[in-house]
Amino acid sequence: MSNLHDFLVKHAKFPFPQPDEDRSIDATDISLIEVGLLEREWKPNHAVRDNTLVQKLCSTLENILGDTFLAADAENQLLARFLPRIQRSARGREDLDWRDNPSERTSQKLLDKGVLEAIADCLWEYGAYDFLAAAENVADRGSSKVDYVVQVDGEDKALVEAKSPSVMKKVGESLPPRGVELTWARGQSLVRRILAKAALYLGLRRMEWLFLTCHNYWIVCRLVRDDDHPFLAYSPIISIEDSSVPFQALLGAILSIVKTVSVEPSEFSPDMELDTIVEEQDEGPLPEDDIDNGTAYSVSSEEEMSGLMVTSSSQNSPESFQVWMHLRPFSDNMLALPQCATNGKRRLWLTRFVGSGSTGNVWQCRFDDSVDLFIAKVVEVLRPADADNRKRLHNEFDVYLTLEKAYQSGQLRDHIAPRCYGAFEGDGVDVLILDLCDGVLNEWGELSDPEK
Ligand SMILES: Nc1ncnc2c1ncn2[C@@H]1O[C@H](COP(=O)(O)OP(=O)(O)OP(=O)(O)O)[C@@H](O)[C@H]1O
Repeated sequence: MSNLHDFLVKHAKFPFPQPDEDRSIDATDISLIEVGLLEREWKPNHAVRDNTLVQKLCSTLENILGDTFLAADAENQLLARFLPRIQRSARGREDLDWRDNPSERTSQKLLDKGVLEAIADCLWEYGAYDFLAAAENVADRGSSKVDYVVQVDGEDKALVEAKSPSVMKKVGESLPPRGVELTWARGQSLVRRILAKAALYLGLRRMEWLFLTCHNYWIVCRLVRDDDHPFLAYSPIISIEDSSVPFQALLGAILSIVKTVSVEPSEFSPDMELDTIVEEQDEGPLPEDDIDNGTAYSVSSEEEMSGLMVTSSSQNSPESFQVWMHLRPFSDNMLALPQCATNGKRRLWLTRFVGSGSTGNVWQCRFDDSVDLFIAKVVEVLRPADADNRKRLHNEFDVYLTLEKAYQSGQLRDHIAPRCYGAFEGDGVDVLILDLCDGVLNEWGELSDPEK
């Protein structure tokens, strides 16, 4: 018999596969549509370094585990999850997966078979808790996927986001020593983008803890909810090499939520001194050019006449808090918006997330001062692969244009597709506006083959 906490401090260690830190660095941008969904108390304005964040989690774990004892057979089972036994099969063959870690994909594999399996066993030994690391989780109404939502007895407790060793190294090196103001814009430097995304993942799911990791290195993020000054706290980067601290921190965060034990607070004061990060050179127009998050903006009157603004923010949130994106019509857009669009300020409210297709995200929407519902198909270009989605949306629009010509010339009399009311583009975003085919598309699967 041994004390579970002492056992973990001594044994919860994993191999340190050789990380390839020189690969190209690539991180998906933040979705401004999703930023619009954040509620005030979950939308931090600052990210602040907390040098003792990891120790706070380790102390919480120690308090929670207390004098829990581990029976000898459980101890033997758990030992197989950690160094040195995890590196070899029962018959002594070396597991080559632990040799090197070149990429994000490998990081995920190592997390799956290493830390996450061990957390599952520890939670079972400690309190017969069921643990699941649900992969590729999409938040309610959102579209970005966090790599893992860790669940205990079916409830979400913390997030884990896998990164490549090269991204972790770069972010670890450039973590601001004190803190920064968080900016909700696209095209930011890697460290700003990663911190904003961590806050976005947590805020959308209304959760406190997110662990960024490539298995070798870890950064802990904590979203501190507050009506006036919500903020994100981040730890310095820590290594798993010959250290059980990352494992203790993750288990501490999970158990703090399971057992509702508060972790010593992270501090932030609105007048504290912050760091400035020099942004990397960005090509093209500044992303802010098309975004309005309450600050003054100017659009030419011609743009105002033909353009559109779009948001996923709630109409109940204060105007200054709403996140609007300015859109202009595609150059070949000859389709007219519905009559109701011209009643108000040419603003489109995305009111309900319908689903994701192979092209983009589909939202139910309505125009200012109107109750009529429409569909907006939205493509945001957040990573290189999204350029293909944008192309698909353009092709889809070409089909609607061809159909419109056929209707107008009398070649086609019946509408054979939802009516399209135009295509618009902004900085990194394209939007198609369509009729809402309520019921019909949703019941597509129930139609017989001839009906389809
Ligand atoms: N005009 C519409 N009215 C109502 N729901 C729609 C409309 N267009 C799309 N949807 C819904 O939005 C979701 C995604 O649709 P979308 O057409 O983008 O993708 P898809 O059906 O997977 O096809 P594709 O491969 O063409 O992208 C589906 O659930 C679909 O029923």
